[in-house]
Amino acid sequence: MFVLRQCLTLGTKSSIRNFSATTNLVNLTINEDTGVAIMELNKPPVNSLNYELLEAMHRTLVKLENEKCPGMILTSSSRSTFSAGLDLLEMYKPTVDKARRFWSMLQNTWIKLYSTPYPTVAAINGHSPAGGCLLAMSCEHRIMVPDKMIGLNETQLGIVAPQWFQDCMRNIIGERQAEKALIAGRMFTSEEALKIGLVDELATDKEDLMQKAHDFLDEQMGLPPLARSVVKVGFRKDTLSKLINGREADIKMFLDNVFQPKVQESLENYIQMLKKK
Ligand SMILES: CCCCCCCC/C=C\CC(=O)SCCNC(=O)CCNC(=O)[C@H](O)C(C)(C)COP(=O)(O)OP(=O)(O)OC[C@H]1O[C@@H](n2cnc3c(N)ncnc32)[C@H](O)[C@@H]1OP(=O)(O)O
Repeated sequence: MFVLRQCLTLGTKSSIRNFSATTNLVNLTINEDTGVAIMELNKPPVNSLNYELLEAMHRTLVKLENEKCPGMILTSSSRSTFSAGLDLLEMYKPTVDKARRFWSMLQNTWIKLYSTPYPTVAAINGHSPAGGCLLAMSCEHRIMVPDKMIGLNETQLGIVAPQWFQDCMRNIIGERQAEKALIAGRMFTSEEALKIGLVDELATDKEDLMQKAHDFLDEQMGLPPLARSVVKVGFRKDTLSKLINGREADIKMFLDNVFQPKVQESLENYIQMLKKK
């Protein structure tokens, strides 16, 4: 049985304790007995990753690390979507300062999530395109409900998935599959994603999803934590160092690209298309 020890409101400003689920960008539930954390993204309707949501995630990850969290499940409060990826409105006609601040927070959040010493599992209860797929790929284990879509679809939008997004995919599904998927900007059904190893397990429904996520963590939490985390970070260090040592260059790459008229045109058309849907 899960006991709600704390439910934090991690919104745009300071962290306020609040038990209302309606205004939280991230709902954090910690099991009193096991210490397992459930981090539920809660930015309706589709958890698009804007600055505020990324900042709330980052703060939650720092808190979990400081409190020596033994394991974390990343999931979503949306019925249709795990995360719709980066918030297109953050990239459409931003100021340079806003774009820089946004990208830098994305980097911060990813570095924290990808390098946690504790085990992480993505309970993917909905669609997971682009930045949503990155979040899932940054966890150690992925479990997905059926009949949803996941992948790095950037090419289809006329933008390029940054190198670290690409590296994450390559690390999971291998060079050949990643090259094909990234060139095409391919989205996979849950079933296809299982076949190529982009997800590790399928679940029948949300309950089964959460049960399987807990089973994974139980297994991991039975291992000696220090050895476990050293091996994990060892496997991830090249991908991490590439971004950590090249953060400024990565921001410059983003700024150079996002302000290209062709990129802005693609974003505008895509936003319009989504609104008309
Ligand atoms: C060389 C480097 C160049 C650097 C360039 C930048 C690199 C960028 C890297 C990563 C890119 C991204 O992550 S871009 C985001 C990509 N995301 C998508 O393509 C997903 C788009 N959304 C969907 O396909 C669907 O919304 C969904 C399948 C996720 C859910 O479908 P559903 O039917 O449930 O919901 P709606 O489509 O009706 O959407 C509801 C509502 O949300 C708005 N929406 C959806 N996605 C986004 C988003 N990513 N950002 C902002 N807003 C989004 C959608 O417009 C609807 O709005 P309204 O209710 O106002 O109509």
